[in-house]
Amino acid sequence: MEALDYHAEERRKAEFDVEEMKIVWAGSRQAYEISDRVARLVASDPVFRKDNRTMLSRKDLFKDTLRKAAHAWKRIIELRLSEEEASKLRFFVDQPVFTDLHWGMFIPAIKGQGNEEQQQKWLPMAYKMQIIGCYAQTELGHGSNVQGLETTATFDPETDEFVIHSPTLTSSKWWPGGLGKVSTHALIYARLITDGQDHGVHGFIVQLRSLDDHLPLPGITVGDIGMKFGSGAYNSMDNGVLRFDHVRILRDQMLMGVSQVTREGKFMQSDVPRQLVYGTMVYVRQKIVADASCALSRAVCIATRYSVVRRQFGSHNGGPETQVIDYKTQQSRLFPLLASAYAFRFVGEWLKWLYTDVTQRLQASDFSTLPEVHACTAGLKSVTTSATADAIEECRKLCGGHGYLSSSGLPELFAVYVPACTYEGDNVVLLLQVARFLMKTVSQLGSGKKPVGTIAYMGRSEHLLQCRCEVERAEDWLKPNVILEAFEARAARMSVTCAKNLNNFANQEEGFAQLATDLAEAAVAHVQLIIVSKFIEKLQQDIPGKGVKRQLEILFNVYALSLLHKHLGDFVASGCITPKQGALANEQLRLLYSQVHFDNPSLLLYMVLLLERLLQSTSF
Ligand SMILES: CCCCCCCC/C=C\C/C=C/C(=O)SCCNC(=O)CCNC(=O)[C@H](O)C(C)(C)COP(=O)(O)OP(=O)(O)OC[C@H]1O[C@@H](n2cnc3c(N)ncnc32)[C@H](O)[C@@H]1OP(=O)(O)O
Ligand SMILES: Cc1cc2nc3c(=O)[nH]c(=O)nc-3n(C[C@H](O)[C@H](O)[C@H](O)COP(=O)(O)OP(=O)(O)OC[C@H]3O[C@@H](n4cnc5c(N)ncnc54)[C@H](O)[C@@H]3O)c2cc1C
Repeated sequence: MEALDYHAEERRKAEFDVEEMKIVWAGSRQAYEISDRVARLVASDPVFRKDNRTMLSRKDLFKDTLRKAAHAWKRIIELRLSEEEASKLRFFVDQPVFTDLHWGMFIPAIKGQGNEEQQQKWLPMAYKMQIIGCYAQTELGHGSNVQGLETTATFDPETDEFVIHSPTLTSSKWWPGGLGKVSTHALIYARLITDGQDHGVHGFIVQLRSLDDHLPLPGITVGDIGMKFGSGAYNSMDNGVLRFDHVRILRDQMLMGVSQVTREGKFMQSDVPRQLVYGTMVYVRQKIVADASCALSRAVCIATRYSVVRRQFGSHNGGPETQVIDYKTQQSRLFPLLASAYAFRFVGEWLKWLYTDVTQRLQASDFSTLPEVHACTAGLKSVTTSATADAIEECRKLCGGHGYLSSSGLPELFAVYVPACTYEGDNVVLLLQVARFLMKTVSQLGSGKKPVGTIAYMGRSEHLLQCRCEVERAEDWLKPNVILEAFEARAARMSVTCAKNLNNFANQEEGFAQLATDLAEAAVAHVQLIIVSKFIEKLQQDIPGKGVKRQLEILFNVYALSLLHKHLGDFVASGCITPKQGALANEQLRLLYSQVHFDNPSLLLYMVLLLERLLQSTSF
């Protein structure tokens, strides 16, 4: 049988409403229709071809990227695409490019941290791409430690200007995407100094290159930082280096939404939290979580299609060999990844809602949910990108030797995706931010302040610290309440244990340093609980379409029980479940895999196949 016949055969077996499942994945019928239309538009346009890009030299790849970016912009204008359609189009073009930073960080930073006047001045030019901006925060010496940045912005009251300067080699801006070759402007982060006093890190808009001849302006040294990991991949992006030699900018080029400097040089802090200077990172982390399910679904789609077509061993009397998807080991490696794609999809939808909610609250000067939103975006960014990066590599192995070929799509996907574990906050650094939030929550438990939202479960910690799981048979693990309580008990116990252990140190800082590994693990437990609970909430919604809900329930159980199996040590050590119950969870997991593949043939497989339009350049 030909590969296509195998796929058709698997599709034929589907027992659920495929059209409705597409809508569940997309989030709404409208989102699906937009996605489908824009995907076809990109796939049918020869300028957007991507099958040759791993073979291009850096220079040719970069030219190809510029050509695509210009063509994308032309199509967006010609077709009068909405913001949502335009962003989908860039997504399907699928090549890291300076516009990601222009639209994804430069503009959001001005919107989030600029005052009304500044927004009116800069945004129209940015929207028309008359200026192109990047986000220049990281320096050679400091990326994670934003407070450690060294670039200075010193106010000169005589001229009403800031003097931007790079005082040391390590203060050179290093990494910003779009900076190396393209950007005309940068949103830079620098230490604000007025009257000899350092007010910490703030954002400033600085013009870098002439709008006439694109040459760097006086005092600016700028360039590309060179080749990055993998062929093709992220090398389409001009990540750059930037140094300032006493560059003067007008006072109103400091973003003044959070703090202001007056004409007299007086520093004024608005009554908004200073952390709003970090707001763009929160916005992008939320976007990165939404993106994780896309990257993961691509990898899973490739590995699943391959596993259906590939046959090894098991021929009887000259008959066909066994499809590798029929091997239990293949299923136990692949299906949890498929389930994770759906889990990340749903938690991403919820995080988008949370982010919209906090934005509305901030506009009404309600800052109460900011710490939770920071913890959720940081934690989910960390957990989903780490899991996705690992999953792409696992999918490569699931495709045997063929997975190592560029034409499988997996090496390039891996090389493009893995820096997501580092940019927008190193994943470990972000987990430690979550841990900080959790320790604060535990320390306030006795104070009468009721934990709400994603930490509401901590309010039931008295129960969670002593509850015992009641599972007696494997099928008991199919009850969402049982799973939820096991995840809550594990998360609560790990956090409370860390909090207790912190008391053994002379001070909190020393304790945090010594217990960092345990704290990061407690943060992972908390974040996995969020993902599990949001999947359950999704299943409580009305989900139309024959068999769709049932399939999602199977995926939920696969997701939760595979995590339980992987982290069994944590679950058992925290005392809520016994090793025997852990073994029953594993037994149930095996049954789920079998159920997926035999009683209910290839249902999960079909769910992957319907995502295939995402794979425009891969060819199993
Ligand atoms: C269509 C859009 C799609 C766009 C996608 C584009 C993707 C393109 C690809 C790549 C682009 C990449 C860009 C970048 O990488 S930009 C650079 C990103 N850099 C980082 O992420 C740096 C990470 N470091 C930090 O965020 C911070 O330094 C820190 C949080 C680790 C520590 O900050 P510090 O000020 O030292 O804080 P403390 O730990 O002392 O905490 C103080 C206090 O503030 C709270 N807090 C920290 N961060 C935030 C925040 N973002 N929001 C709200 N609150 C925050 C923290 O919890 C503490 O609170 P407290 O305990 O109550 O005091
Ligand atoms: C592809 C790519 C694109 C990027 N784009 C941009 C951009 O557009 N604009 C921009 O400003 N920046 C950008 N960056 C920079 C990025 O944000 C930083 O690299 C990132 O924040 C990590 O900082 P770092 O490089 O200083 O890592 P480091 O902090 O040096 O990390 C090194 C190691 O130290 C560990 N570590 C650090 N601090 C701690 C701690 N407190 N506790 C425990 N462990 C710790 C980390 O876990 C890691 O293992 C980009 C980076 C990449 C790779």
